[in-house]
Amino acid sequence: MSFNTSSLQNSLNAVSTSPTQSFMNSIPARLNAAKQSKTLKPFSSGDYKVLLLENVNETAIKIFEDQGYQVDFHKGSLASDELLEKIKDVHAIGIRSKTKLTAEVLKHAKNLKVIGCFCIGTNQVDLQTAAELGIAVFNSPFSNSRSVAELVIAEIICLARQVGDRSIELHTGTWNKVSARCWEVRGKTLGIIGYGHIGSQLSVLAESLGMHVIYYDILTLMALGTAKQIQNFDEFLGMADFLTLHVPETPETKNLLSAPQFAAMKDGAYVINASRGTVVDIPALVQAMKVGKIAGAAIDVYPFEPKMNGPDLFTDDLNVWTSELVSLPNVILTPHIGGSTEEAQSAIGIEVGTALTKYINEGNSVGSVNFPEVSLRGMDINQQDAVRVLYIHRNIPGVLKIVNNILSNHNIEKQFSDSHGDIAYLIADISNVNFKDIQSIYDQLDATDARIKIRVLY
Ligand SMILES: NC(=O)C1=CN([C@@H]2O[C@H](COP(=O)(O)OP(=O)(O)OC[C@H]3O[C@@H](n4cnc5c(N)ncnc54)[C@H](O)[C@@H]3O)[C@@H](O)[C@H]2O)C=CC1
Ligand SMILES: O=C(O)CCC(=O)C(=O)O
Repeated sequence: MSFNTSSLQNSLNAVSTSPTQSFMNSIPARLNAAKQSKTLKPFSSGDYKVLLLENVNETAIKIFEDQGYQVDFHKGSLASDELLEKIKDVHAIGIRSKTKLTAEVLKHAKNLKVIGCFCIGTNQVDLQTAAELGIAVFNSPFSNSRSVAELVIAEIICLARQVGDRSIELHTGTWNKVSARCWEVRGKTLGIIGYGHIGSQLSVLAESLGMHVIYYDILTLMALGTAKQIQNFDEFLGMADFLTLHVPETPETKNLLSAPQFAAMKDGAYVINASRGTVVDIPALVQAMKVGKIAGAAIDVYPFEPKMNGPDLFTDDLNVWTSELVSLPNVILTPHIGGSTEEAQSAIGIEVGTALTKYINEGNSVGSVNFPEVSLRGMDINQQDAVRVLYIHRNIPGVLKIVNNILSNHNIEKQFSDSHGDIAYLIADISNVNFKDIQSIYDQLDATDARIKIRVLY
């Protein structure tokens, strides 16, 4: 029997190559392949218009400008009529928490393909209507979580020591050195409502200060450190010295803390709300503070917030109870700055700016909060006769058969489809396409009953 030593050697080498080694060996080939991916873009990216409101970070502006998109940047949010006017011909919009993209606004947005919420919360957007109109929405799920958690830690200490009041007094010339009803936070109990990204981060920071942490959440969640989940809300309310809210704005969280909940709390407890303004019933809080039940509060978010920075905006005209709230002792009021740090804003700009660009240029919807998450690997650079078809449609039976029939004269290189409720999204790379075929493909897809939005990338 003859024996081929070189093939044995090869096979031994193959077997003895560790996963790490084989990964390393494949890098040059993969880098080469990546270099050779065709850069996809909409037909003319220079025609792409992006409206950026609410001082979205410059990192995002740079990402969009580098793509050649036209950027219209505004420091504040826009008055309703101006928003309706501006949104009607932009392809992408970037907002933070103030701009309300209601069904009415979205219906004006005839060219809008994608919305970037440069923040965590997406309650300011009608997500369902956006999906029905084929508009994908992206956010930044955790880039500002640490900033919020740090602000809350600062507020816990400032409330316990009445720092806000002492500072206001000294600014106006009053020296008032007191220790009555001022406390250390060590050994006190922090109750966290909503143990998600922010709540759990805060839990770790609070324990490092020697606080006991309990939390309440509608989900059963793993406790970090020695924190403890409490299932019964009333029992939970009665255990905490400090209560802080980190829940999204939903119908269930509206007035989550109101008169009955304040009554269930410990005498002299403190309340912190850096979630959404609808979550705490402020008149009930004012009442609980007036009778001494609640010893202090830090509020960062309000049912109505001014559209831009400036004096004389935080008044009773905005929220009827404003003057009563500002007249109470030991109340720290901040203008929705929980996530407002250089670190958070820069990271959010990059994260959401990149997500929008990938959606515009490649159709990649991974990370969208209202859309099926779909992505396809890049196209071979040599495939000059290939195009990518993006077909957003109603999720009804038989659609893919119709679409593939339309595409069947070409070679379907690869395709991926997924659905999210009533909305489905198909990406297909097809080759063997003459330039003149593109219009015909588009028109045929456009004529399908299930169609919501179509794009073709070259
Ligand atoms: N003040 C500010 O500048 C900022 C405010 N926020 C607000 O904070 C909220 C929370 O942010 P994350 O921690 O990132 O969200 P997350 O989604 O990671 O966590 C939210 C938690 O709340 C829980 N939850 C939902 N409904 C609940 C209910 N009815 N009762 C109890 N728990 C409930 C969820 O199960 C989840 O664990 C955001 O939705 C946003 O509104 C976020 C960032 C900055
Ligand atoms: O920074 C902002 O404008 C909004 C922060 C916020 O509330 C969020 O991320 O949900």
